[in-house]
Amino acid sequence: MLQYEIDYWQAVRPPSPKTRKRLVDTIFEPLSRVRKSFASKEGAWWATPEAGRVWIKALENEDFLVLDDFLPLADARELAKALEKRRPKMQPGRTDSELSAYGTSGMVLWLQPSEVPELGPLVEHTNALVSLLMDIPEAKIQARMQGITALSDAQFAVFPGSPENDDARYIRHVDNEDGCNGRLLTCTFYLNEDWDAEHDGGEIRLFEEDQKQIKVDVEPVMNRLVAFFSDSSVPHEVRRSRRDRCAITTWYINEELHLAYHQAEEEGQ
Ligand SMILES: O=C(O)CCC(=O)C(=O)O
Ligand SMILES: [Fe+2]
Repeated sequence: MLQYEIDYWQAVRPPSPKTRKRLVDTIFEPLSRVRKSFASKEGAWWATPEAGRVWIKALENEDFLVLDDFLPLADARELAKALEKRRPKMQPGRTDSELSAYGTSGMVLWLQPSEVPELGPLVEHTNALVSLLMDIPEAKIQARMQGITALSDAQFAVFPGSPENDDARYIRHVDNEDGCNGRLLTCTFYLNEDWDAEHDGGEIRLFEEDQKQIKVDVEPVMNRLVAFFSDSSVPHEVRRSRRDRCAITTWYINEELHLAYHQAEEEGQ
């Protein structure tokens, strides 16, 4: 672990001001404008054509998107409450790539949406988002979404943290490192009320493909969805947090590849 730490601090470069400006100008500010202008209307602001024009470009050009106020707030709060009740059932995170073999210290619980009715709105909304994506003509996105046939179970993860102990984190990794596990699009939804970005930490840090250049840090605030391609274009990590950090992640997958991968894993290959 120490070697990882040394390599990390030697190699990792802070986000460039140019990239930061590009992301603010082309994604964060336009989306915030559309979201605020929609404020008191019914339905999902991000499903409007004005919003779609921005986040589709974000995914196409930057490989990720961030959508705030993703669900009706009451649904997000119900989900947070339902998950809180399941915390006693959580297990230490199972790791799934070489890099992360010693790198996650979160608690995890896998859930089938059919077992947790409060997951319904999240699944419906991410399905709606992915349907919109699959319908758009951008060839670059189509090619990368093409293999999606199913949605994975939902991974509820808590990284336990306190002002005295911020050890919990998930070191830099790629969700589908060698393209074999069938994961195509990662959707992580955050459930943390009153997150204090400066004090609480816990950002998801997205890197450029080289795994060294930081692209952006995104705070895990309540009712925010972060989606990105699961392949090597988006290495990422969960930074140390000084408060319990709750998130639910689902992956849009190619089911055939996903099943074959897990079968091979069970057979110890
Ligand atoms: O919780 C997050 O922000 C991301 C979690 C993650 O990277 C993973 O579970 O693979
Ligand atoms: Fe990940």
